[in-house]
Amino acid sequence: MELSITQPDDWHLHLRDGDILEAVVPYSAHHFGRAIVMPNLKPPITTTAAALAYRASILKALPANSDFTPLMTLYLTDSTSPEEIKLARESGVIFAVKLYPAGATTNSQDGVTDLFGKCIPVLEEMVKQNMPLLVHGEVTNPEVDIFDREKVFIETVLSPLVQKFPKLKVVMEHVTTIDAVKFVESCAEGSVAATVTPQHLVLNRNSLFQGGLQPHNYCLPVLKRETHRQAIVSAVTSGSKRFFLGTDSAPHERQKKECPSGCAGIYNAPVALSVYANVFEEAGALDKLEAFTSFNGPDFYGLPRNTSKITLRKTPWKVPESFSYASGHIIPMFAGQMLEWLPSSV
Ligand SMILES: NC(=O)N[C@@H](CC(=O)O)C(=O)O
Ligand SMILES: [Zn+2]
Ligand SMILES: [Zn+2]
Repeated sequence: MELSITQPDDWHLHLRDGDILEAVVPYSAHHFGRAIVMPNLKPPITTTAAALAYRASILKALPANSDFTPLMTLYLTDSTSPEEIKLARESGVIFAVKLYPAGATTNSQDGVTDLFGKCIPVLEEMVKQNMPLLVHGEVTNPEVDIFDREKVFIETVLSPLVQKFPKLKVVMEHVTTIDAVKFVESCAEGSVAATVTPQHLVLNRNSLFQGGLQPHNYCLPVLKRETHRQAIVSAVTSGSKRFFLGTDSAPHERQKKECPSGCAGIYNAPVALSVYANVFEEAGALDKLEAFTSFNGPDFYGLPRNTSKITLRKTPWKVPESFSYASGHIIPMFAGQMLEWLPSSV
């Protein structure tokens, strides 16, 4: 069986920098037309000038003849100025601003400590500039159980935010709970949307511990119980325009995953399309796959849909055990396992 779909985009991607960037960018560029590139580098991409430089290094790392387009983002801090939002908009290459609650995830130390106390003028400017806010939606209060952090974030931050700024475009990134699905569905279409990762569609929290501790299945927000996974599958396969593809592909060098205090993040770029296709096939919803991978994202961002096509062929293929690069190895999601759908550009 073969499926021809409009070329997908990845609306949530970590490309890193230096030699990891060089190692991973070809895999994203092979499958995706564009990607929203996350700004959580060390140091973070907090200015338009830094985003322009980062964009140039991504373009430099692309394979010859690739027409992959990185869509850049700014990392919001307590001291981001409204002026910076204007500059970002004027640049023509920055498409969103990313909110990391300080301490919530990888390289979020410089993130926001008090959104309503420090960021109101910036949020007002974002409304004026029609600049979307992308959200890592977890509270950081250590007293809140890690499995409840997304739900509590919705109650204490996201819901008040959407009420205060009904015209702000918000993307709740990498949703993991039924609470997030219900929240996004309760908001106006076109104002609040969500990205969904491969891992949160096919894995539940058991896979963190199956046969011993599994660091390569550790990401944030952490995997949840099966009932949450099922709710997310139902949401994306329903055909709702509010949900779209965002891999959250987040490579870390092997030693940084297989160690005490290992990093959060799953490297899934090479397998993402295969996994998504399988989810839609199992739900009997292959006819809805293309809207999720290729239409809902650009429609929400107000960008044109891609015009080229890719083919997904139903044929077994084996995921590499690891990807080697100058400074180490990256272990992908489903390393060494067989997958069913093989994507190829045409
Ligand atoms: N998802 C993750 O577990 N990690 C991401 C950060 C993020 O998206 O929260 C990373 O940059 O490694
Ligand atoms: Zn995140
Ligand atoms: Zn991410």
